[in-house]
Amino acid sequence: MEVNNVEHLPERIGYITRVQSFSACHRLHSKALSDEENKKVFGKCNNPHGHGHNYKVEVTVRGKIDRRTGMVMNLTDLKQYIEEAIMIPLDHKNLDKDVPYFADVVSTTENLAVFIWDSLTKLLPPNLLYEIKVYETDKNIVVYRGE
Ligand SMILES: Nc1nc2c(c(=O)[nH]1)N=C([C@H](O)[C@H](O)COP(=O)(O)OP(=O)(O)OP(=O)(O)O)CN2
Ligand SMILES: [Zn+2]
Repeated sequence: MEVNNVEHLPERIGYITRVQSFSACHRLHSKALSDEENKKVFGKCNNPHGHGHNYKVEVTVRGKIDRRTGMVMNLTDLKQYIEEAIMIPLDHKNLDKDVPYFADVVSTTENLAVFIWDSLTKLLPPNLLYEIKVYETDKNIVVYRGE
């Protein structure tokens, strides 16, 4: 069968996003602060027994739209990377106790976004990951771009 030449088509850059939700509990507590300071800084979120969230994460990759496949990357592959980097380590977990990364790192949404960024960059082809957006609640949203 004849294969079309598509090299004459202009090069385009695209952004694709996949959304994933997961549930986890945590407590905001810094080992770099005294108990009194922790209470003052984190308030109700420092409650020793923790609290839970239904997190939503938007993973965006940026890259050339392949002229032959029409894709920046296959979303089915991205889904698999998200399963490995987000769902397996974080879903239905106590972030502070079940995820070694948060043993000494405060489980804020900022640090959660950094953790997800670092985990995904280990799996994705180089220079594709563009942005991680984490919704801790409908009102509390963090964006991280690897800076
Ligand atoms: N910079 C950050 N500040 C706070 C974070 C964070 O991750 N980064 N996290 C929290 C708490 O985890 C807390 O769970 C937030 O909950 P809450 O204030 O109840 O959430 P809402 O603002 O959406 O709730 P409403 O009471 O309905 O406004 C705190 N700070
Ligand atoms: Zn919280």
